Amino acid sequence: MSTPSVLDSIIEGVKADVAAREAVIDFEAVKAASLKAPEPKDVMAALREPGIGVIAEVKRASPSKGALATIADPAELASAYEAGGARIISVLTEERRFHGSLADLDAVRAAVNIPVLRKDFIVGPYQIHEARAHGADMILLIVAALEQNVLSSLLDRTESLGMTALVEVHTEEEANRALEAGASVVGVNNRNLKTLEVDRDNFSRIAPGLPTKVIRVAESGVRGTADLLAFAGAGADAVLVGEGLVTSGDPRVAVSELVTAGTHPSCPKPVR
Ligand SMILES: O=P(O)(O)OC[C@@H](O)[C@@H](O)c1c[nH]c2ccccc12
Repeated sequence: MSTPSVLDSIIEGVKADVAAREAVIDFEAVKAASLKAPEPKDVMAALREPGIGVIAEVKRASPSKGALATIADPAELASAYEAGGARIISVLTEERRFHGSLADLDAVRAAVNIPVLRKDFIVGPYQIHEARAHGADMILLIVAALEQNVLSSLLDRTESLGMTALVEVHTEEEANRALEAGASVVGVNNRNLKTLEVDRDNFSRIAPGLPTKVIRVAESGVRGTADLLAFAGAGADAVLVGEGLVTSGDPRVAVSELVTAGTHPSCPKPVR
């Protein structure tokens, strides 16, 4: 057997954590809670606004760098992102490597009016109902972590709850699988989750092959406006930014610089 990748080892921990939560709140209970939650916000409308959207991430730590920033109050950080003009707030809820939690998701949900993305390693329906029960409007589905039939059924479940899935790919083959499953929003991750290496050219290799009706999100490695403009030039509708914002010192200003660049008349427009 080959050595497990970083992704494999994260997934193993996530499965154990899900099983522990499910022993406390069972599937039927989390499902009932998801059906009682306030209606999800319109993610597609947010992503179709003019200009390059900024999805700003509440990210405490990463497997590649360890702790990134001390986030004393995730609600305050998310409010700063919203004030800076973010379209969507992404909240990492994976605990072991990213130091996130559902409590962070709750705090952010209560603090902002824009859509919230639950960013985690979703392996089954339990986490989708859980995300909705905690007020998420969008969830991440990582193609590399899911068999095709599971990917399709998780995407269908997400949409049946009125949420939108950000379907993450790293290769052309994964992009084809995302489309086959019916993804309407595809995130091209510049970071390879198996090795954690970032290659900023990955987006421009894969995004142009996607049908024009698909919303394209460039994920990872956005350091500032120059990177945003480069992804816009390669067809991005939105960028997803974590580290660059949490380490910036002034997250409101950091987001607003990206938003200003992405809405400037000289910024390349998405291809639709
Ligand atoms: O911190 P960065 O380089 O701006 O990256 C943000 C985001 O793309 C990254 O956190 C991410 C992309 N896909 C993921 C999947 C799981 C966990 C995290 C991620």
